[in-house]
Amino acid sequence: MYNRYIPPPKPKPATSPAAPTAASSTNSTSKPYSRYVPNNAPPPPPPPPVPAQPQRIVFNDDSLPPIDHSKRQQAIDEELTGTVEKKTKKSKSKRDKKESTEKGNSVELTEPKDSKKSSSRKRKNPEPEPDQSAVPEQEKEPEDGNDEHPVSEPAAEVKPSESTPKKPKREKKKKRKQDGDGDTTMVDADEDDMRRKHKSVFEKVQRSLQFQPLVEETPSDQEEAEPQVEHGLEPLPQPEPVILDQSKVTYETLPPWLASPVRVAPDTTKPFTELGISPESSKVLESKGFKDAFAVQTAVLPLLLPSPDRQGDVVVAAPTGSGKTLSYVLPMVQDISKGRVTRLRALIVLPTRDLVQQVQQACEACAAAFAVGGGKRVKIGTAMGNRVFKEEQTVIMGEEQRYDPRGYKHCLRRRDRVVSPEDSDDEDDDLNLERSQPLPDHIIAYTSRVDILICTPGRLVEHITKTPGFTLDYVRWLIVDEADKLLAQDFQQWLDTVNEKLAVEKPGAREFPGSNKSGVRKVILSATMTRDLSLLNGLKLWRPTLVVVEGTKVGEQNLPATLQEFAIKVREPSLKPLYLVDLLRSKHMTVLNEDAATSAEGSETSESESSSESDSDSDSDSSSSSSSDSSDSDSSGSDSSSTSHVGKRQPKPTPSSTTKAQFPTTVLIFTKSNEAALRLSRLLSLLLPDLAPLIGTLTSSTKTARRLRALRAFSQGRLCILVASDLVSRGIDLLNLEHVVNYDVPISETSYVHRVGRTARAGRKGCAWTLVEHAEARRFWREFAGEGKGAVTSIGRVGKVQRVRVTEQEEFGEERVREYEGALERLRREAVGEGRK
Ligand SMILES: Nc1ncnc2c1ncn2[C@@H]1O[C@H](COP(=O)(O)OP(=O)(O)OP(=O)(O)O)[C@@H](O)[C@H]1O
Repeated sequence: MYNRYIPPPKPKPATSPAAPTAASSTNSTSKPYSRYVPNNAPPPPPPPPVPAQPQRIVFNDDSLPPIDHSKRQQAIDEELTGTVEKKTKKSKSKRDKKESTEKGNSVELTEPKDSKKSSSRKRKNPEPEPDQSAVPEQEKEPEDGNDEHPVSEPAAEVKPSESTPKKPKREKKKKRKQDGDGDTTMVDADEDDMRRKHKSVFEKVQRSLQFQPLVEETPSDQEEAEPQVEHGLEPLPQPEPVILDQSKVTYETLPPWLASPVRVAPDTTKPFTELGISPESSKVLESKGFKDAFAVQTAVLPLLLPSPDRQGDVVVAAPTGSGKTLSYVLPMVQDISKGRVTRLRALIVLPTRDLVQQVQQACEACAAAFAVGGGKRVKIGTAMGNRVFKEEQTVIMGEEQRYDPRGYKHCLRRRDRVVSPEDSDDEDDDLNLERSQPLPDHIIAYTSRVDILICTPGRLVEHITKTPGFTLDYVRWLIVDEADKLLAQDFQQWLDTVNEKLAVEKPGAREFPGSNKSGVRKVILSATMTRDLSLLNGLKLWRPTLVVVEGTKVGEQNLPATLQEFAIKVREPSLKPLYLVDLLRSKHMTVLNEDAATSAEGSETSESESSSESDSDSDSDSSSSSSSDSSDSDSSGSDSSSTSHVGKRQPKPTPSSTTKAQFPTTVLIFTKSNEAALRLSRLLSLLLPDLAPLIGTLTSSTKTARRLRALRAFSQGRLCILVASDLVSRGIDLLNLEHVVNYDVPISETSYVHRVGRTARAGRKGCAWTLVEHAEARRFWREFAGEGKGAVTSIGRVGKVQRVRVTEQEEFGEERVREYEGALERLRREAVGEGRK
């Protein structure tokens, strides 16, 4: 509707250097809307003078230009004498505005930016504008602004108002007053009136602003007058900074029980009789190979054997194979053997089924030892998911008909409320009547069939939640073996569940005649015990005592003193199996413990002691899964005893003379995975055909029966070489195992400690060999061996890791490489099903 007005070209002002810049910034071609400024119009009016403000903050900015006082004075003079000029400019501004409105919205009404520029131009070029005197007097209309307002409004925002003759005068006077020109003659009666009228306002303004009249000051004056100019820059008060505790765990920062452990020298031994075990029981123990107590047992037994007071809990950190199992089994079984009624008195929680079976044998041995002399034969059960759940329930819990007419009626009433069998809640003890029906006027009473339950954590939780009558009300002992593993992984929140049940106090339920006062004793053990307090706190220990074998520092995982470690450099990783072959063929594979062959008892006796529960699946499983229930379909009989030698000083495997001639010692080879173990085992059989009948495999994917057969054959000396995944790296006790080979470097220090700890057990000699590729060398030497620049290891050892060479030459001959490639090819064909007959 409206055509844009394009002003004629503006003449370039000769006097102002700033003008071209301003003009360019308001160029109509670059800016669609701009204020119309007629050709002959005077430049925009200067902004009204800014009233004096109390200067509270002085920015110490040297880059600011100094104040031009002479110009300022000139401006003040103009104010005093040239009111006309000012009014003319304001009128002009008003006219502009009006004209803009008439032209429509195409003209910008306010341009504060331009106004500022104009004002700055005005300051720089203070000559009077040529046409200001031509503005008629009646147009010198004062603004109806807030005169008392200390800040002047931009010219474009000033509203036009009716002309009033008195206001300009008042405003003038006021401004003069504010400018502080010191001319008192200008203050007349009107001003007094006005001041009186607005006295309170003035006072308020003065009070709040600490009004100081602006006076001409030299910069030095100003500095003197306002010395505390930095008031406004003071920082706001802040809360105290939170200092995070970044200190490392040391003896000083640990709680006293962790910082001051009970220490025992590794070579300490004592007869069991001196530790409070009866002579009869000691005799039985001796007959089973436990003549004297080992170091850790000498320290732990006194802490756990009965005393009139309720003793605190015990945490044990001792190397692999040091006899930790017996240190808790002995006092626990002795304590429970004093009871008469079978109730669930102890829980032993372990991470794998293999360990459950192994500890079961230690318990059986001790149960036999304490059954002599009139003690109760302690009953031991296992729960590890190796059977169907219902079967496991019947092994653990028994039921009996008890005459109880009232209870019977109550039970019937509750059962009637159940509409359909589907509504029956397995977890409700009273309603779970599927197993047996009560006789009339009788109820089914559930009783524990075991005093000690050895279990994996997942299966334990299942029994707590699903087995009718299963209760921890009478439990006096909680044992957590391989604790670091069990605490690090939250198997079905087992610890919370168990803690909750153990917290239930049934009056008298945990009392025992002549024994510790009521309460639950907790014993926590590992060769790689965590010092992580957040994990340990979850155990809710009561007055704990830490027992360590001397030499152990905080955070250290000590290796047995009788262990020797070696590293073999693998120059050619693609030929790594050949290095292993050379090691097995080398002179290093010798018998380390000559005395073993003369040991008295054979493994047959031990087998006869194993319970019927042990003939089962031994898949490692800390959690419980229903799938495991059916996984033992091919289980072929009891042989768990063959995997373990707890309770026996087992003889060295007695291989036939041909076997001994072929391979004199025993080796356990660790690989990184089940797959790798199976492949390597087969490859070794191909590369060492004469040793093939002596090689076995142990992986979690191996069928249970095969695995058990392999362990039995190993313990009997029919197998000498076992290739395994990390499955058996924890706790498993293969007595007479002399060499451990890390074919693959373990993933952690803890893993290394547990792997190599399968040998050098119970004070026997053992060797650990690690094949180290170039790419792994740095990590191995720094983290595991603790050598080299920046070495950091938590592994404590007596000696050092030694470098050895097993290959005769730098490189394998062509013939051997060809042989190896042939074996690989055969392996490949077997893998795709072409091969093996
Ligand atoms: N007092 C003893 N006399 C003779 N042999 C013992 C004695 N105590 C334990 N042993 C034997 O020492 C071996 C290692 O014991 P145990 O399995 O308890 O070690 P551990 O400390 O639990 O090892 P790991 O940390 O690897 O589980 C077992 O064969 C066990 O029978």
